[in-house]
Amino acid sequence: MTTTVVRARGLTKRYGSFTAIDGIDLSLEEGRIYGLLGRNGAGKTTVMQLLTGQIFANGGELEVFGRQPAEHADVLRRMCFIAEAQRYPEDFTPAHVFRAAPWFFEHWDAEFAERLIADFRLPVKRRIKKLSRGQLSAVGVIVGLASRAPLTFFDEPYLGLDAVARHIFYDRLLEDYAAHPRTVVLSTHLIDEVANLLEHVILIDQGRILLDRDAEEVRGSATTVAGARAAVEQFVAGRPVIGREGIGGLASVTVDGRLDHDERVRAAELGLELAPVSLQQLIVHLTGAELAESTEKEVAA
Ligand SMILES: Nc1ncnc2c1ncn2[C@@H]1O[C@H](COP(=O)(O)OP(=O)(O)OP(=O)(O)O)[C@@H](O)[C@H]1O
Repeated sequence: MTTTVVRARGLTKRYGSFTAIDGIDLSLEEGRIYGLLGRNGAGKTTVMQLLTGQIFANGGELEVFGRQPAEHADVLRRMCFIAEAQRYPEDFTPAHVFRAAPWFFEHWDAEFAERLIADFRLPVKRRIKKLSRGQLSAVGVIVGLASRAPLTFFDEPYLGLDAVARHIFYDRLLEDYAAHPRTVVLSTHLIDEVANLLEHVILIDQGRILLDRDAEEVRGSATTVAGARAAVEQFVAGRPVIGREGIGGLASVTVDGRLDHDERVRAAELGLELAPVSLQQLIVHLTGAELAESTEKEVAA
C-alpha cells in the first residue's frame, strides 16, 4: 500500500492581485521520483515553497506527513529543499556546510557526502563566495543527496553544472534512491535529460496543473513516427499531430494516442520507425501550442 506524503486541495497562492498558484490539488506518494515541470513563471518554485512551509497559502488545504508543514518542526526536519540559488552564510566553506548538515537532517550520511565531494571534485576548504557557479550548485546537490530526507526537493539544482557533473548527479540519485527509497521532487528545464529518472510527471502552467500522470503512461500516450517524409505523411494523415521535425527527405512526426497492432505492422511495411514520445516534445506541445504550430509551419514550408 502506498502512503501519501503530501496532500494538497485547492491550494492557492496570490501575490497582490496576481494568482501564482490557482487552487491546485496534488498528492505525492512515498518512494517515488516526481518531475515538476513547466515553463518559466509557471509556479514550480512557488509550489515547492508552499509544500516546504517557506511561504503561506492564501487558500486551500495542505498536509505534509499528515500535518501543516509550517507549524511543525518534526515535519520540516523530514524535508530538504535545494533551491536554484541556494544561499549560505558569508565566509562559510563547503566543509562548514557539510559539518552543519547533520543538525538539520537526521538521516545525513557523511560517508556518502565524502564520496560525492570526490565525484564532483569540490574544493571543500575554499570559501563559498569564491566557488564557481557549478561548484556552488554541487554543494546543494551533495546536501540534497546525502541528507536522505524522506521528502527532498531539487529546484533547478544544477545551474552551471557541466554535463559530466549532471550525469553524476542523476546516477548517484538513482543508485542511492534504489538503496534508500524516499520521495524526490525534481524541477527542471532539462526535460529529456531527466526523463528516464522520473516515475511521475506533474506539469504546471500558469499556476494550474495540466498533467499529473505516471511517467510510463505519459511515454505511451503518443508515438513518434520517423522515416522517409512521404511515407511518414501517408501514415500520419488524419491523426492528431503533436509535433513535427525533419530535414530534407526525412521526417519525424509525433501523433497523439496509442497505435494498435495493425497500425504497427503497417508502419513496419512502410519502413517507418516508431518510438515513444519524448517527454520534452509532449510538454512543448501541451504548454506551447503556438510555438509548436509555428515550428510545424516552418518545417512544412
Ligand atoms: N514574491 C513574489 N511577488 C510577486 N510575484 C511573484 C513572487 N514570487 C513569484 N511570483 C510570480 O509567481 C509566478 C510563479 O513563479 P515561480 O517562481 O513559482 O515560477 P517557476 O515555475 O519556478 O519559474 P522558473 O522556471 O522561471 O523558475 C511568476 O509569474 C512570478 O513572477
